[in-house]
Amino acid sequence: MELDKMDENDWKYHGEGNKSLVVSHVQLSRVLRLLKYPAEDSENPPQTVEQAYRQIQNIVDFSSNVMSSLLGEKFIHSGEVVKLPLEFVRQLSIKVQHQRPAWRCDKVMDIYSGCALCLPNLTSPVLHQPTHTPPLCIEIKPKCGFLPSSKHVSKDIKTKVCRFCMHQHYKVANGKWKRRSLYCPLDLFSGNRQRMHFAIRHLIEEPQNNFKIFKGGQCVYSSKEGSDDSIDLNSLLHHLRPYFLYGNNRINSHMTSKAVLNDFIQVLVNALLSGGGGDGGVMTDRRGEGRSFCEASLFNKERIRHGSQGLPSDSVLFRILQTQMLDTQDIEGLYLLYRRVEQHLQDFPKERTRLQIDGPYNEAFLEKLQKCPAEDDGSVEYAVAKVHQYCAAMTAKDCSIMVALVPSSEEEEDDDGQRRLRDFLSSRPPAFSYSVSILDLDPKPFDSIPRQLRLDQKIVSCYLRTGGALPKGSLPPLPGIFTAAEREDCTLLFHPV
Ligand SMILES: O=P(O)(O)O[C@@H]1[C@@H](OP(=O)(O)O)[C@H](OP(=O)(O)O)[C@H](O)[C@H](OP(=O)(O)O)[C@H]1OP(=O)(O)O
Ligand SMILES: Nc1ncnc2c1ncn2[C@@H]1O[C@H](COP(=O)(O)OP(=O)(O)OP(=O)(O)O)[C@@H](O)[C@H]1O
Repeated sequence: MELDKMDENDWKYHGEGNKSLVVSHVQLSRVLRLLKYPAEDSENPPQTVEQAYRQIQNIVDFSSNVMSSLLGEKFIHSGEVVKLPLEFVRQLSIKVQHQRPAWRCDKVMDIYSGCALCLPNLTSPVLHQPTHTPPLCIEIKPKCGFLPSSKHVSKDIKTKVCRFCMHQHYKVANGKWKRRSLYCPLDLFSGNRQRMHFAIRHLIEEPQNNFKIFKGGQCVYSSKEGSDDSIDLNSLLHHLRPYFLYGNNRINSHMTSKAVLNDFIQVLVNALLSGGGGDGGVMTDRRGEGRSFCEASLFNKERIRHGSQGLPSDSVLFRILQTQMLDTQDIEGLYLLYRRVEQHLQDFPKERTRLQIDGPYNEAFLEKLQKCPAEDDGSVEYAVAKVHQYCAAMTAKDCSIMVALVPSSEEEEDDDGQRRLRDFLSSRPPAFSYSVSILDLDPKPFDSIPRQLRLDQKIVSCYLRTGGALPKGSLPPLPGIFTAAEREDCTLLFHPV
C-alpha cells in the first residue's frame, strides 16, 4: 500500500461504531479506521492534525502496551498510524456516505487530519486462499460478563441482574432498539457449553450491535439498526448451509435448519473456548457461584447436564473477563476515587502529566495499573491506579471478538501436497481451523467517568420501574427457527470439531 498513491476506488465502506468509521481494501487484507466527530463540528476540525495523530497513536500504544499484556498478545493487532493524502480522505468520505446507517450520521468522518489507523482486515484473514471457500468471520461484542460484588453497590438488583440485561430495558424504553435482546453475557462467559449455546442463539435472534457474520469479508448478517424488520434467518441459513453439509448430506444437500444452526453454534463455542488456535488450557473456576448467574437470563439452571464450569485460562473469554474484573469497586465506589483525583488535579493541574491521566500508555502506565496496592492508603496515586484499572476494564467491557473460521478440509494439505478430502466425505461435521482476535481496544477517557455513573443510575432506575413488565411486543419474535419449546431446550450433540 503506497500512501502517496491512494485511490478511493480501492477502498469500500466496511462498518462503523460510535467513534470510528472503517473502510476495507478491495484486494489487500487491510482496513483503515478513521476517527469520527459530532456533525456539529463538521465545518471546523475539533482538533489539530497533531492532536488527531496523538489520539490515534494513543490507541495504538494503549492496545500494544497495556491491553495486549492484560488480554494476551496472540489476540491483539494494534496496527499503525498512517498519514493519508487529504484529497483521498475527502473523496473516500463522499464515496462511503450513502452506505452509512442513518442512525450513525449524527457523526461525520474526520476529513481534516488525514490520520487513520491501518489494521489487518480481520474479516478476510490471510489464511484464506481466494480459490477456496471464503472464511466465515463472526464478530461478537460480549459486554460485561460478571455481577458486581463491591460493598459500594447501593442497589441490590445490581448484584442479581447483569448490566446488559438491565440496559436492554433502558434501550427499548428509549427507542435505541425496538426489541429486547434475550442474550445474557453471563451465559456466554460461563464456560458451560449449554449456556454458551443458549447465549449465542439469542445473539442470532436479536443481533443488535453485539453480533455480526462476515463471509469472505462481506457482512452477511447483522441487525438493521433502528429497523422494525425481524432478522432474515433464511438468508443466514443460505450462507451457512454449504459449510455444514457433510457425509450423505453433502450429496443430497439435506440438513434441517436447526441442525445447521446447532453445528454452527457448536463450532463457534469451540473456538471461543479454545486458546485462540492452540489446545485448551487449564479449566479455572474464577468466580463465586453466586456471581455467575443473572436472574434475568431465561436459561434454566436446572437443565445443566454437562458439569464443566469455568473457562479455560488461555481462552479469549477468560482473558476478557479477567480484565473486565479489574473493575473491583463498581462505578459507585470508583466515582469516589475519581473525585479524589479530580480534586487533586484542581489543586495541582500540572500533576495531570505525572499521573499519566491521559497517557502516555507506556510500560510505566501498565506497571502503575498492575501494582496498585490492595488497600486504599488515602493517596492520590492509589485513586489514579484504581481509575486506570477501571478504564481498562471498561475497554474490555466494550471490545469485540472476531472469530475467523476456515473449513479445514479446504485448507490443509497432506505431506505430498494433496488436499485432504477426508472431512468432505466423513459422516462427522466438518472441521474448521480458526483464529480469534480482539478488536476495539481504545482507551476510555478519564472524563467519561461521571457519565458512566449517570448512565448506571438511569439504567437501574429504569429497570426497577419497568423490569419484567415490558409489553410482549418488545420481546424478540420467534423467527420460525426456535420454537418456544426449543428456547427452553438446550440439548446439544457433542461431536469433536
Ligand atoms: O456505556 P455502554 O455500555 O452503553 O457502552 C457504549 C456502547 O453502547 P452499547 O451499550 O454497547 O450499545 C457504544 O456502542 P454503540 O454506539 O451503541 O454501538 C460505544 O461502544 C461506547 O463507547 P465509546 O463511547 O464510543 O468509546 C460505549 O460506551 P462506554 O461506556 O464503553 O464508553
Ligand atoms: N481490523 C478490523 N478488521 C475488520 N473489521 C474491522 C476491524 N476493525 C473494525 N472493524 C469493523 O468495523 C466496525 C467498527 O469498528 P470499531 O468497533 O472499532 O468502531 P468503534 O467506533 O470503536 O466502535 P464503538 O461503538 O464500540 O466505540 C466493527 O464492528 C467491525 O465490524
